[in-house]
Amino acid sequence: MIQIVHVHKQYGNKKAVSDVSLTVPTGKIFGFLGPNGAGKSTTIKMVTGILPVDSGTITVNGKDITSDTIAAKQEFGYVPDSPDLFLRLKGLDYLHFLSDIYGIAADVREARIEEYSKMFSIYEALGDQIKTYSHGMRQKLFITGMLVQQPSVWILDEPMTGLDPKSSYQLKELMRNHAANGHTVFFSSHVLEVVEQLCDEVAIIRKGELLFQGTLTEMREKFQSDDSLEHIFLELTQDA
Ligand SMILES: Nc1ncnc2c1ncn2[C@@H]1O[C@H](COP(=O)(O)OP(=O)(O)OP(=O)(O)O)[C@@H](O)[C@H]1O
Repeated sequence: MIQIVHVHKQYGNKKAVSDVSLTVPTGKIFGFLGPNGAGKSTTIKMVTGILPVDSGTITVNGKDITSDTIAAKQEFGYVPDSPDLFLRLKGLDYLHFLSDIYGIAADVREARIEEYSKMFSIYEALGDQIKTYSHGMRQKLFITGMLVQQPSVWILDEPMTGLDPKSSYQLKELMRNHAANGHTVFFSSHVLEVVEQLCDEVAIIRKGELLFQGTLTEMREKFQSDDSLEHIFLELTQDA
C-alpha cells in the first residue's frame, strides 16, 4: 500500500503538485492518469524518494520515505519514464548491481535474470553497455531489474510508452498477476486506453491537483457529470 497525504511540491515559483492525497491499496492495479505536465512524474519521484516533498507525508507499506528511507526503499521497485541511467554499465552488470543491493542470492538471481531477460527479448544484449540500448531496451532492462528484485510494490512511470506490443502484453500480464497475488501496482499513463484495460482504480491529476480517485465505473459516471473531467477525458483520448 502507498499512502500519499497532503503532499506539495514546487519548482521555484511553479507549483507542480498541490495538496495531493491518495491511497494506493494492496492487491490492486492503480492507474495514475493525467495529460502531459500534470504532475505524475513529480509525484512518483517523491514516492520513490528521488525528490524530497516540500510538505506532506508518503509511506510505502507503512514505511515513511522521508524519515525511514532505506526501509521504504526495500518495499518497492521502480521503472522510470526516462531510463537513461547507469549508461556505462553492461546490462548484466546493472542486474547484478541491483541484485547485490537487494540481497538476491546468486542462484536465484541467475534464474530470474535468464527468465525475465528472455521474456523481454534482451537476453542477447546483456553483455552490451546500456548506452548502446534503445529507449525500449533500457525500459525492458529496468523492468527486468524490478522482476529480479521482486519487491512487493511496483511503481512504474509511463511503462508502456516505449514497449513493442509483445513486451507491453507481457508486462500487463505480469502486473495483473502481481496484483492478484496480493501486491501493489502503481503506474502512470497519459493514455486512457491503457488505464481502462488494466486498472482496478484510478486517480486523475491535472495542473498538480487531484481531480478524482475511484474505480473505473465511478470515473466513467463522473466524466458524464463533471465539466473538468469531461475536458481531461478529451485531452487523454486525443493523446491515445
Ligand atoms: N526539474 C524541473 N524543473 C522545473 N519544472 C519542472 C521540473 N520537472 C517538472 N517540471 C514542471 O512541473 C510540472 C509537472 O511535471 P511532471 O513531469 O511531473 O508531469 P507529468 O504529468 O509526469 O508529465 P508527462 O506526462 O509529460 O511526463 C510541469 O509543468 C513541468 O514543466
